[in-house]
Amino acid sequence: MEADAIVIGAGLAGLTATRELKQAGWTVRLLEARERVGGRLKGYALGDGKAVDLGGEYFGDKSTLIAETARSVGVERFSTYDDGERVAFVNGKRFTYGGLIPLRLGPVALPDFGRAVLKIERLARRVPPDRPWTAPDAEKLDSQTFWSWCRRNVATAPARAFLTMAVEAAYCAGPADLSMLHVLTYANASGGFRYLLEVTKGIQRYRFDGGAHSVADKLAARLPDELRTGAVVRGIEQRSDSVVVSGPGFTARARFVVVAVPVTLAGRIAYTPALAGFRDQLTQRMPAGSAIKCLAIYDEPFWRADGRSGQVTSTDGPFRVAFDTSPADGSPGVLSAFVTGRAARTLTLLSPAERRSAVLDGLAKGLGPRAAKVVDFVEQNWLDEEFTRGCYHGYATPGTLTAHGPALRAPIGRIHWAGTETGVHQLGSMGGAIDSGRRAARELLARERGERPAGRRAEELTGHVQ
Ligand SMILES: Cc1cc2nc3c(=O)[nH]c(=O)nc-3n(C[C@H](O)[C@H](O)[C@H](O)COP(=O)(O)OP(=O)(O)OC[C@H]3O[C@@H](n4cnc5c(N)ncnc54)[C@H](O)[C@@H]3O)c2cc1C
Repeated sequence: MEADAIVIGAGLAGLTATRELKQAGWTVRLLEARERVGGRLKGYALGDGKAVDLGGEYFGDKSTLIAETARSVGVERFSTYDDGERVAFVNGKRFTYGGLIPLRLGPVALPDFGRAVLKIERLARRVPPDRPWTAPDAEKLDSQTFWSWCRRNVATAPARAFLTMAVEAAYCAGPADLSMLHVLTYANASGGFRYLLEVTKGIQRYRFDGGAHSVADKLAARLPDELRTGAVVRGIEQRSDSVVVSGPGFTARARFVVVAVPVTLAGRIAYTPALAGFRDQLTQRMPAGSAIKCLAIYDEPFWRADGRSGQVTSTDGPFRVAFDTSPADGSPGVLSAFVTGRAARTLTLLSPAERRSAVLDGLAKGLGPRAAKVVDFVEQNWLDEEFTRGCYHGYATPGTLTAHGPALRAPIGRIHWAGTETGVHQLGSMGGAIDSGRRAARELLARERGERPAGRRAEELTGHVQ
């Protein structure tokens, strides 16, 4: 046998699983399709040793796993810049404000928004992130989209627009795409719905000095014998005593395999024997969100001197939200515009020049004409990435969690599943990836001790024994 385990995908999930198994004395091969590690974490070098993130970036006080992992490899954090006024465009009207929502939204819309957030918060608390299908009213919640829920529960147009904008920015999907049960699961796993939307008081409180991708780079640097990049896995064959993993130019054999790639991409690998339909159907129902992250780079963060935080939100503009993502010392000035959900689907059809002009125009409307005068503009279209195919995470469409949720983590024969979508703590985020990698490693180590894997196996759930 070549190795005890093969791990597919060197994002945070696969890197974590590999690290844990190696520490337990296992021999591991970590196969990564790209020529870099980090997956949905990717950096952009600004010069002078500084870098910013084109992928995952923020974390909060409740994000204990990513904080702990970063500490273990010596990556420091700093506070997100969040001083000064914010700008919002709601159904074409411009507001400046502090806090979560513009107070001038109106005397009826404001309490309407507040009530809706409270309602979602209460519902989310009742959804266990590890088994959302067991939540009270799970089927009812899973048969609604976020949009249909809003139509029943949010009375005013501005409150509805602001709420769906916030969800589109946080989940990268249109409100009509998302199962309400998924919205609640993700919110509860993240630390709460309001927490998910907040900056300083929420999940966007901190960033990593040198970028979040440097956590992945440093984890990988400790796995030189395990990691192989440029290894695109196309097939997984289960045999009675082993599993054979193959791709162009390589074949590897081990006792077990951990598939640590996004759910949709896991469904594109060819399995022999074919995967139980129950699991394959899950991979057809958890599409990746849609996001293009754009960096507008300036000599300095000029908006700070104007008393602005740099945050611009828009219910109908080219991006849903933009933040000040300058390095810790504020030089150079960087704004990150998140083109997400329906906006991403529209803007992906434009040429890069048209996209740049649309995004800069949106920033200039929010922060003044200086915002259009960039020294550099960089975009990362995650929809186009062959080994990601969208982000921030794979979301559940209506009916998926109640019908196929148990297949998310259930091992199939010698195949175990990781990846942020299978995490529990902060699923969908960096923390979820780490949580899933640790859990997958624990499952393998438990099998070694002769224990049954935690949770039920897919073949038991389906009666389909492989
Ligand atoms: C724009 C953006 C913003 C985000 N913002 C945040 C944020 O602020 N905070 C936060 O916590 N999270 C954020 N996220 C989400 C976070 O980045 C992800 O949840 C996390 O990085 C996922 O890690 P993973 O290991 O599960 O998957 P991935 O990072 O996707 O890793 C999977 C790996 O598998 C590889 N792979 C795929 N197919 C194959 C194959 N066939 N063979 C071999 N290898 C393969 C890929 O190349 C990749 O390296 C964001 C993501 C994006 C893209």
